[in-house]
Amino acid sequence: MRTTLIFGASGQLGQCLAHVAQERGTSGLVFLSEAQGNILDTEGLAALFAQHRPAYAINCAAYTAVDKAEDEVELARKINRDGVENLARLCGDYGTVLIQISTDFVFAGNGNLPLLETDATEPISVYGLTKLEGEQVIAAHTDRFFILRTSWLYSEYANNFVKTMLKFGREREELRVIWDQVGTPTYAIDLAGCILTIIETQNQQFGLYHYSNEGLTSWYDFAVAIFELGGLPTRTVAIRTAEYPTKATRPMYSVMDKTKAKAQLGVAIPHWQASLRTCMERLAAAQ
Ligand SMILES: NC(=O)C1=CN([C@@H]2O[C@H](COP(=O)(O)OP(=O)(O)OC[C@H]3O[C@@H](n4cnc5c(N)ncnc54)[C@H](OP(=O)(O)O)[C@@H]3O)[C@@H](O)[C@H]2O)C=CC1
Ligand SMILES: Cc1cn([C@H]2C[C@H](O)[C@@H](COP(=O)(O)OP(=O)(O)O[C@H]3O[C@@H](C)C(=O)[C@@H](O)[C@H]3O)O2)c(=O)[nH]c1=O
Repeated sequence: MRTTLIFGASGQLGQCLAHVAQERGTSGLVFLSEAQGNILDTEGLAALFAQHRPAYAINCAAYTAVDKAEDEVELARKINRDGVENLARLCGDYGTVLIQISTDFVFAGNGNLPLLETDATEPISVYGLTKLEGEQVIAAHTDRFFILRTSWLYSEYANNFVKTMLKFGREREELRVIWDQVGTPTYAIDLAGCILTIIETQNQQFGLYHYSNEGLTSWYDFAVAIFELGGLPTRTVAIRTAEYPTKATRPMYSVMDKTKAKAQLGVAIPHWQASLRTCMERLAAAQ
């Protein structure tokens, strides 16, 4: 059996892939932490590909600190663009299918209709720009790739908005949260399931896809839902983006249209409220 290499396996999505693979009994997955598979180490990567001759490489590795990226442009670009190119080159050489994860932050976010894969990109942050550059370097090396753009990832693993809200909610009586940025939260466990389905079904419909949960919300409404499900009495105050200054600018509207993913990847996508409930139940059970 040919293997699947998973880069960035210690991050949030990497841990969700391990969780879902264990649930499904998926075999042949090789989980690589940054120390075991640094996507900037071309010699190390070449050795891994020579050893495993993988059928798939899933790239969960990324520079994801959105605000910090504004000051660390070179490092963000190295990881989010050059690292992806290193993988794509080897995938081309070995006939490996590359599964790359990208973001809603490739869009400017000044529209008000769900974004299609064919819509124009216009990143407004260093993180968004370098992730887009990472998308763009792939096709020169291989046409056997899936790029999955996702948004607002959360889960019981690593750091994310849900866990931050639960922590702040326990510590503070009141929280001020932006209500004029609209998007769709995505349970990283659902995304991990989609990725494993692509592999298990040996899907050959390569290309660019949007994948988030269904529905839309604001960060404020998302926070309110988290506090309600978590049984926290925290008062949530809706504020405008201008009242919460951050180094990086974020899209005001980044809801993505998933019609293509549902038609071609064979996945049913849960609504964000249903998936949030599942995640909150698992977090509560783990306490
Ligand atoms: N989190 C989110 O809300 C969203 C994420 N995405 C995308 O989804 C993907 C997964 O994100 P997520 O799991 O949340 O991110 P995390 O930040 O949790 O995980 C990223 C992992 O990549 C590792 N990494 C960094 N540099 C390298 C390197 N040179 N070689 C190998 N590994 C490296 C990090 O290690 P270390 O911690 O040691 O630096 C970390 O474990 C990313 O592509 C991200 O851009 C898209 C939309 C939303
Ligand atoms: C903690 C906090 C955040 N916010 C706002 C700031 C921001 O607009 C929004 C989310 O903040 P965060 O810093 O948690 O999330 P952020 O890092 O902006 O999340 C993004 O990460 C990258 C990796 C992606 O690819 C995106 O899809 C998106 O998930 O919530 C508040 O309004 N009040 C608060 O107390």
